[in-house]
Amino acid sequence: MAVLGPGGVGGLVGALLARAGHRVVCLAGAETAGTLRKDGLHVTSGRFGAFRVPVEADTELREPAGLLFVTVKETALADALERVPAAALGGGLVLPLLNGADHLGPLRERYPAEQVAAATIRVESTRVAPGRIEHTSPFAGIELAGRTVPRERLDHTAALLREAGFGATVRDDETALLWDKLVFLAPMALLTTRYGATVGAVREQRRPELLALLDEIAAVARAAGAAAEPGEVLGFLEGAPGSMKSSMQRDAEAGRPLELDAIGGSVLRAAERHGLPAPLTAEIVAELRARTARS
Ligand SMILES: NC(=O)C1=CN([C@@H]2O[C@H](COP(=O)(O)OP(=O)(O)OC[C@H]3O[C@@H](n4cnc5c(N)ncnc54)[C@H](OP(=O)(O)O)[C@@H]3O)[C@@H](O)[C@H]2O)C=CC1
Ligand SMILES: CC(C)(CO)C(=O)C(=O)O
Repeated sequence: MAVLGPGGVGGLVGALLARAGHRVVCLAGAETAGTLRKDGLHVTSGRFGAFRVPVEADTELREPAGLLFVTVKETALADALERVPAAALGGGLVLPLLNGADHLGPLRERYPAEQVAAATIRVESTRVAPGRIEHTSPFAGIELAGRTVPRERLDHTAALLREAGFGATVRDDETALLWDKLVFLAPMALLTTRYGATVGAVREQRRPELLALLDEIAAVARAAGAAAEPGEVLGFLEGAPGSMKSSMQRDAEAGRPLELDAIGGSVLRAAERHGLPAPLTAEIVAELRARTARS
């Protein structure tokens, strides 16, 4: 199997699958690929322990892979996909673990639609240096669905992920799956980034704004097809470790591009499609956009 983008998410997925005995090829830029070939992937995790595992690495997919995890940031997706020509993929299943709701279209234009599933991952995992991954959440759960993909293929993939240590379930509705993640991720990412604060600090110090944003985004998610019951979403946010940071917040701290279009933009486009107001989302997205343009 192949992992396009062996960072926080991809590095953890690749390392656990390699540890479970699978042949894993990580696809990355020349420098990172060189480091991985030499040193393998190093993981520290409260749930999975600290371990190092050898992996293969290359700058391009050169032979068919049964399974391709797409784990780059959305801001790097178009460039990164150049490393996986459709002809090289063969009959492999593409499993994008990106946040956001709008990346399946471009993937299904590039690869056969019956080979592109929808998936989300709930995890906090950070690439602290090339090939060095810190997994800091007590949870590591993957959900899969796929309007266009045969169910048995998804069931087989989920079983393989469970064997490697992830929680993994297959769902029927891919739109609900993507929005069930976005409905808690978007408020968490936007507010932790706006205030440079952990999830716990946002929960305690920005509670009215958190609740207002959650209501706004939950209404959009319901219109898009998710259950998005605000009490349930709040329950997940309340249960997240207080020290947790969002990946968008970590990108802001490091001066990297933000996935604003994938996360906030997905909400705003859906709000417009369904004729719903989303003024607070729009305000925060505009503020963060202006902030990144200045820096
Ligand atoms: N981190 C998290 O806890 C979570 C993240 N997500 C989502 O998962 C996705 C991935 O995020 P995350 O793992 O944090 O991202 P990272 O920035 O940690 O990792 C991205 C990886 O992609 C590589 N990369 C960048 N550009 C290219 C390219 N052109 N070709 C090949 N590889 C490239 C990077 O290489 P290099 O190592 O050389 O920089 C890096 O290894 C995002 O959509 C994010 O929102 C979802 C849930 C949780
Ligand atoms: C909030 C979190 C860590 C949950 O999976 C996430 O998806 C992200 O920060 O991108």
